[in-house]
Amino acid sequence: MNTPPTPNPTPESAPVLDTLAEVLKERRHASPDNSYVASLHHKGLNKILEKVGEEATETLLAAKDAEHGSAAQRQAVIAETADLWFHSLVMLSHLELDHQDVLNELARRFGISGHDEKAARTP
Ligand SMILES: N=c1c2ncn([C@@H]3O[C@H](COP(=O)(O)OP(=O)(O)OP(=O)(O)O)[C@@H](O)[C@H]3O)c2ncn1[C@@H]1O[C@H](COP(=O)(O)O)[C@@H](O)[C@H]1O
Repeated sequence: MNTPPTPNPTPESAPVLDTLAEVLKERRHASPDNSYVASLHHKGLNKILEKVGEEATETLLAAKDAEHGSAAQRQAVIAETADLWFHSLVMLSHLELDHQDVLNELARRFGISGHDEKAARTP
């Protein structure tokens, strides 16, 4: 059975991510004592990557519990995913990469089946 067509992407904007990215940019050179974001940059890329890995692990553990779990366990997946997205945005900011480019890449993939894309890869 064919899957329904993917809708065209809406204009590339995610206001919450845009605002958060602005805050992260502004905090990059703030005092580490006053800003958690600044403290991560101050500790360097390895610390940021450690946090991304930690939050990814916490997300998958929460998701395992949520599959047959309570409303609270399902809500925990939301919180852990927010932590993961937040730390991923800090990573992009540290590398001076633009979160909008990630959104653009997802938009570019609209309508391209993952199966078709994989089959088209050169060996
Ligand atoms: N969205 C977030 C956000 N999500 C999670 N966190 C923090 O991420 C940390 C992760 O929690 P953990 O328990 O895993 O970390 P930890 O054990 O305290 O840290 P480690 O000892 O492992 O280093 C906590 O300190 C959370 O408060 C966030 N900190 C900041 N923001 C946003 O960033 C903005 C700027 O924050 P500051 O730089 O602190 O002003 C805030 O206004 C928010 O909008």
